[in-house]
Amino acid sequence: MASISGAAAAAPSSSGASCGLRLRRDHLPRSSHFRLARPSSITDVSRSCSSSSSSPPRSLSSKQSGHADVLAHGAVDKDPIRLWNRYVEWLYQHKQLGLFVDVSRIGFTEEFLRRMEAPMGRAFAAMRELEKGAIANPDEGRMVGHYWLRNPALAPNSFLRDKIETTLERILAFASDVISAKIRPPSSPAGRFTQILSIGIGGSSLGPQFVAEALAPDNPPLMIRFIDNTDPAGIDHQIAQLGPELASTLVIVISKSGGTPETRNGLLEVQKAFRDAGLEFSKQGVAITQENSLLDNTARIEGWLARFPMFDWVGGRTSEMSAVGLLPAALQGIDIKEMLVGAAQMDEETRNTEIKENPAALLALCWYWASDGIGSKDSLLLLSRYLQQLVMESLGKEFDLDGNRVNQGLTVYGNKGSTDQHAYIQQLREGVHNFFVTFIEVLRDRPPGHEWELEPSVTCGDYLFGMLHGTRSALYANDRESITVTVQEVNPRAVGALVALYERAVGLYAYLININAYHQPGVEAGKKAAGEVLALQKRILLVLNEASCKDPAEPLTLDQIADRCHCPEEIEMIYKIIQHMAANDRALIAEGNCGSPRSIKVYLGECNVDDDMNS
Ligand SMILES: O=P(O)(O)OC[C@H]1O[C@H](O)[C@H](O)[C@@H](O)[C@@H]1O
Repeated sequence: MASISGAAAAAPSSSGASCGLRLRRDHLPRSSHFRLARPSSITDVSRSCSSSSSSPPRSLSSKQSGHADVLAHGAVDKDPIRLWNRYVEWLYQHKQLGLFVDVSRIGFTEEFLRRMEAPMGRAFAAMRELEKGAIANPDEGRMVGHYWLRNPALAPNSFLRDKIETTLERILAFASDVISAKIRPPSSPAGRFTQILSIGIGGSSLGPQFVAEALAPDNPPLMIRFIDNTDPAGIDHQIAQLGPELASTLVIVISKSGGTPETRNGLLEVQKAFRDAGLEFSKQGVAITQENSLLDNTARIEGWLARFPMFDWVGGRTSEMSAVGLLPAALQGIDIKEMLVGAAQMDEETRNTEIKENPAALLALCWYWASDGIGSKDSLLLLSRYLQQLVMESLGKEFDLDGNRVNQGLTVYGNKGSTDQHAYIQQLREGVHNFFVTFIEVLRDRPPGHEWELEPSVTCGDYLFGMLHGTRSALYANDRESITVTVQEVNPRAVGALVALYERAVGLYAYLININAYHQPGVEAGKKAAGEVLALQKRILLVLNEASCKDPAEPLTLDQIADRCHCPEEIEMIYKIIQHMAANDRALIAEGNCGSPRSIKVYLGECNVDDDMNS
């Protein structure tokens, strides 16, 4: 069992895992916590599933099943028989996918469902328009087309349909040629590509990381590693671990915009490593980016091995079924067609306007109920971080579609297996009640024939199951609500379905709370602020260099630096920049120390007369 704190569901790895999601009940955006486990045996679950699948057709208003009467919002009915009736009444099953959703431990009422029928109807209608090609991302004037990636016939015109289909064909062909060594690096001792180094951040990395952890075989044709940040130590570590295998490494640079600083930095650092190793980067580089982006043009001009397109109507956080997710997965020997099939089957199901037959609608309604529609509540190890971006970057918005300030959001965190049991279940069960949980449950413990009993008739998978359901019961006994999403096993089709389930749930929930789920203005603000820090640093270096070139060199106080940079109001940021530069021997503290900011005097130690310093 894994629990994911801080993000949605853990990536149920092939070895099984567990994770659970929690949403918080305070005024801040809620945290959500994922837990995931496997039951003791398939027999137990299949028995209960077969009985529920024969249940009579359900209706939203059915009372005859005597489902649990929910007490005041927050307290829940604990009568076991009424809970069992509620479980059976509301259990969702997708037979072909072997996927279940249990919402019985969320205390929504008949009155709530009646109240939500109209808003849900409007959400379904808006989602239909979205899939037909409406400008569903009004802030950026864009269509939202990730569903077309797994069913190109849905795309609004033949040009897009053809683009999607030919890109998939190119991905499959390229991956096959790399794995068969028809495409190979120029100077690899192995005579073929054995490694993938993926450089990207956010949606250009989280999906590939989640899928690699969940689905990659133990010995994949190419082993993947990631540079998903601009931290020097992390970049150095990946390059050092590759060592001589750099010559056998396919570098995939992923950036929809083609200009994200962290990704650009990773590329420049890796290209330096290639130069230092006497290797030609272009023979081993692949770009996945929007056509004619800076990255695309760089790859084209430098003659990289291959370029694959990203589309402006696919957001980073919904790009797992585009080349972003499919190319790295295919190169690891993962059946990407099965991923697409799973997603397409889930998409078909989540178009159903009958709430009880639509798992995404069930999730969206539960989120709305649990968070009062205002985000008022908060594995598969890496599924948590993948869903953290999908949920929080989609729903964490300051304004709604009518321009009202709403500060919406669902804070997501999670982990894998029973990790959270030993981390923060204590607070979740007895502390501040500001969340609900989603458990992602994997039924199959190990491949057939690989079971091993720790003790007579008990496996570690049984412990995993016990941890999840024990936690689910213990939390519920203390009025903590939960959802359980169950898959038979972690395979490409199930992973594709999970991705599609949450993409749709986020989309439907966004309509219920009237926000645009497909833009990310807040991230742009952060990127702009980062640019301003770097610009200030350049001004500081100019000022210090000028003072260092005097004879004798003139160490400067922070006030003098701020004054000469003409920004006295930035004195604190100037101090932080000096502190970082001094820690990296790029500025010298002539007097005083950083613990007493007013005491320090700074200089560069040498005069750099290079004109660049004055650029
Ligand atoms: O793919 P890129 O254009 O490099 O963007 C990478 C990431 O950048 C920002 O953080 C966006 O908010 C994310 O949605 C995106 O996935």
